[in-house]
Amino acid sequence: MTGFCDRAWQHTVKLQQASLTHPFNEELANGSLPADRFQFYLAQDARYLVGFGRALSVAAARTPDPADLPFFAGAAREAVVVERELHEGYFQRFGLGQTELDAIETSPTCLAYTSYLLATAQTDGYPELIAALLPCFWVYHYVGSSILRQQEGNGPENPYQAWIDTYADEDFAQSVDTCKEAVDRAAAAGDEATRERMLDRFTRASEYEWMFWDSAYRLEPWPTAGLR
Ligand SMILES: Cc1ncc(CN)c(N)n1
Repeated sequence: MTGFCDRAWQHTVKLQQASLTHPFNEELANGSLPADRFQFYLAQDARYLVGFGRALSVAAARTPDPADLPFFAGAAREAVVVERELHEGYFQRFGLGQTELDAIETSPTCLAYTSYLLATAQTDGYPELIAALLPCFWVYHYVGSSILRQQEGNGPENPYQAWIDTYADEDFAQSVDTCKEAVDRAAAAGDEATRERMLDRFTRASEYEWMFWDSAYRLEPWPTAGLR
């Protein structure tokens, strides 16, 4: 029988494909992505990861199955420590200090996605919350591992190789599988209305993943910036 996760991926397959073929990821894959767009992405992502880590901590606190607690608590740590280390490497490479980072305003899309996860953590049930968190793992591994496969050994020249390798990594794949198992169990334990809400949260978060890359590619400003 098809599990919830397979159904959710099928439901969003056009979106997932669009993330992979977005110019941000195509240019990241061949190394031609302009540095200012990647720097903008990193500045946004550093802020996103704090919210993501907080939402994961809520999932750890609320899971009905204590066996899942170490996964969500560990993933929160990974987001704010390990992924942060990846960012630090790039900040040094680009000579980006705190002053330069502070000068990049949090984008509308970054604020919307982060707020969405935090609102889901506070106001939704546990099944809906982990369904919203799953694309943050799965979409990144899908993009990272697809790019690595396409590279056919041409990788190390690419300035974005560390990013690609992080998300294509086997440890990251393991996190995707653990999160999918937790989501499938929560879906199986819930009723049809719960599964519909889970599908909605999974889809919305997948949309935000696409929008996050798109907003970095456009160096997304606040349309109201000139009115301040
Ligand atoms: C926007 C976003 N989504 C997911 C990931 C992977 N944790 C990330 N670093 N940034």
